[in-house]
Amino acid sequence: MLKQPLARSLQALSRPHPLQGLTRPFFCRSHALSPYLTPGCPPLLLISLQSFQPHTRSFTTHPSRSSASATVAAPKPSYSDDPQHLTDLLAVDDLPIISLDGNQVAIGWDPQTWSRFHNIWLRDHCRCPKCFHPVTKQRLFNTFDIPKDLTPLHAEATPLGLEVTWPSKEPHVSLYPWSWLHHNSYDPSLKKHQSSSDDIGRHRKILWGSKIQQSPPIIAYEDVMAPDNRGLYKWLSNVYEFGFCFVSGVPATPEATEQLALRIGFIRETQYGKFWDFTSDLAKGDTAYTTLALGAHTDNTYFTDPCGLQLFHLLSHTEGTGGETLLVDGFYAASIMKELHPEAYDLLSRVPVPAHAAGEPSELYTPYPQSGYPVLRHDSTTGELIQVRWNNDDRSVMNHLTPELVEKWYDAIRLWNECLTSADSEYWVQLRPGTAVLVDNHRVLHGRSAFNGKRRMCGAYIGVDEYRSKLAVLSEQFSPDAIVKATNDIPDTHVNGRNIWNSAL
Ligand SMILES: C[N+](C)(C)CCCC[C@H](N)C(=O)O
Ligand SMILES: O=C(O)CCC(=O)C(=O)O
Repeated sequence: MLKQPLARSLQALSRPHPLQGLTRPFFCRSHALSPYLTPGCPPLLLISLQSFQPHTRSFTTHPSRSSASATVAAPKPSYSDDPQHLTDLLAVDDLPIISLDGNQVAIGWDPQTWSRFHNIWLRDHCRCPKCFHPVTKQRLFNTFDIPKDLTPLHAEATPLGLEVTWPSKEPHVSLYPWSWLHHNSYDPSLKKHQSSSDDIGRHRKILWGSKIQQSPPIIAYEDVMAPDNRGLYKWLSNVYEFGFCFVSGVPATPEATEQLALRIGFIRETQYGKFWDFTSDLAKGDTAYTTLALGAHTDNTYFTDPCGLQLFHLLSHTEGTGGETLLVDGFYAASIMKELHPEAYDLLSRVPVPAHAAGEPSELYTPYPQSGYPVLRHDSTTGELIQVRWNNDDRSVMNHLTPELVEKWYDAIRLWNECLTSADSEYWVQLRPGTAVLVDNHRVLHGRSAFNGKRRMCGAYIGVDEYRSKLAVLSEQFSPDAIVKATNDIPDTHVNGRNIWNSAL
């Protein structure tokens, strides 16, 4: 027979303990609960057990009138009144402990780790088919119907996740998978590495200098073109990690090169056309269409949103020399700047740089706002460097520097240029017909040496979002995120080829 559990009323903490109102049967011997309840824990809510099955915990909670003690009239639970029972409880079915805590639900992942989720946040993120369109993955529920004082009717820790019943004309049941809650925990954040908020590649970025020439990332054309997409995934994963990747064995034709670009997504058309096939004839009003050397730069600094990728394929170079390709890892150069010249790094991260493309009478491109964007752009949530934007040839008048910043800024870009042009940073490679190179235009700067003779280069731009979308879709297929793996067995989770709990949504 169940011994009367001793419930002690405890003074409320200034900040209620996350496990206040612990909603699970427990036999309140302080040492049994000590891992969870620190002295001064708030009065425990009276819990009337509706049904207690070892593998689920289903409760409806009513605020107790008496906080002195809470008698739990319970059907016989299967746990003995053993001080070890909480650990056993977690161990037996490894379910988190949940606690209704005013306007939040607290989840105890283990005695040291817990999260709190606001009721309004949970309700807003319900992904049942009534609240979240299973095919389009769009919110159907009207966020603004959520009362500010919303509290659950019912909370339950089940093997599938946290199940909450919300009060409404028809009580509404929401399920939140444990892995999804853990991944999206914001109080506190439980993300292991804050360095990258960008999960699409699920890879780390590998910074490199000139020594990359010993083993540059490369993949065979037939692998990239293979319909199973494994090679395409490898190609884009390499670009994510290194900022560039060669493709060998490409037929030296614009048609084959265009098909290669289209494996990633639709081509981004610009004033230079869709798929470009160019030479030094000034067919377009840009020095790329000359024989001049081009210093390390990223393209499209005159666009509000520079293209994400550039594909280059040298189709021919006859009766002349030169025209070597230069690649520089802008993230590597920036890491050196940050280490050696932090003030300059800060200026490059703050001072916007205007730019223009004005070589065609019919076009005059400048970014919006026209003051432009800093050379170095960071993720506002993680502080991580996410974009390098630099083309000193396309830079417009610096007419918004304060007088005291002018010389500092020129000192900063001088140091930046020294980093970019150092022997340690520059990777010179002579492209050949048959080997194309795909470059992350938000990270790797490219350029070329001067040349003479007849030189024909073709390629295309791909938008940054098309690149990231394709890599995200391939990552779903070849390296699904932990949440997708953990939630695959939940009914109605996979709809229209996508898991509704995908961490990108
Ligand atoms: C690539 N393609 C030859 C088409 C155009 C090159 C444009 C280069 C321009 N100065 C920029 O930096 O964006
Ligand atoms: O001609 C080349 O090798 C590269 C030209 C260039 O830098 C560009 O098109 O942005």
